[in-house]
Amino acid sequence: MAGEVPRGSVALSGPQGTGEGVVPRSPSPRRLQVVHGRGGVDLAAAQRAVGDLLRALGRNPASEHLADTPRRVAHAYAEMLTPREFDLTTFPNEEGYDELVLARDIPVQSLCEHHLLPFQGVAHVGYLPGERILGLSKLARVVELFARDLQVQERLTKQVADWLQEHLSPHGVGVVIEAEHLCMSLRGVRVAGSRTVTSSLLGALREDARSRQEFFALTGIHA
Ligand SMILES: Nc1nc2c(ncn2[C@@H]2O[C@H](COP(=O)(O)OP(=O)(O)OP(=O)(O)O)[C@@H](O)[C@H]2O)c(=O)[nH]1
Ligand SMILES: [Zn+2]
Repeated sequence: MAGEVPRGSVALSGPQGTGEGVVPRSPSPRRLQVVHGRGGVDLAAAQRAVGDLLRALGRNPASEHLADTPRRVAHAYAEMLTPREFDLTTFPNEEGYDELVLARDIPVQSLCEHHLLPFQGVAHVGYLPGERILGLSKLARVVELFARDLQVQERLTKQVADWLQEHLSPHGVGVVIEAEHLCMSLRGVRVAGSRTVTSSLLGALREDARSRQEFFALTGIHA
C-alpha cells in the first residue's frame, strides 16, 4: 500500500513535503500524510475575474455592498476547491474481520465543472477488509479529498473507489453517491429535488453477487 506515485490530481507526501510518494509517519498504527496535488487558486487573479464578471453582469463593483464581493467570492472558491490534508491511518486487521465496513450518509459537497454550481448529497463508502483496516473517519476524508474540486459525479465516485483500492488493498470497495445538482434545480431543466445516483464497485463487491447485494441493501439503494 505504500510507495506508489499518485494518480490524477492527488499526491501523497511525506513530512519532507516532496509532493510525491508516500512516507510513513509512524509504523503502528501506520500513518501516511495525504495532500492534494493540485495547483493552488490564484486569489488575486480570481478576484480580478469576479470584478470583471460583476461589470459584465451590469453591476457596479464599486458600490458599497459589492466592493468586497470579488475578495469574498475568490476566497469562497478557494475554500470549496481545497480539501483538508489528513493522515491516512490504518491498523492491522488482527481479528481477520472479513465483513463489510460501511460509512453511510457522508455529506458530499462539490462543484459541477460544467456550470461551477454546487452539487450536494451523501456518499456511502464501504470496503471488505484485507490485511489492514482503516480509521473510520478516513472514509469521509477521502470523499472530501476528491469532492473539493471541479467535478462530475461519475468521476468523483470512481476516484474515491479507486483511491481506496490502491491505498488500502482491501478485498473489495463500494462507493455510492446520491446528489442534487443545483445546475439541474436552480436553472436549465429546473427539476428541484431530483437526485442522481452513481456507484463504483471493485473486487469482491463487484464480482460476488451476494456481497454486491448486501452492499446495496446496507446503503439502502435498491439495485
Ligand atoms: N454526466 C454528468 N453530467 C453533469 C454533471 N453535472 C452536470 N451535468 C450535466 O452537464 C450537461 C451540460 O450540458 P450542456 O448542454 O452543455 O449544458 P446546458 O446547455 O447548460 O444544459 P442544460 O443543463 O440542459 O440546460 C448538463 O446536461 C448537466 O446536467 C455530472 O456530474 N455528471
Ligand atoms: Zn452543472
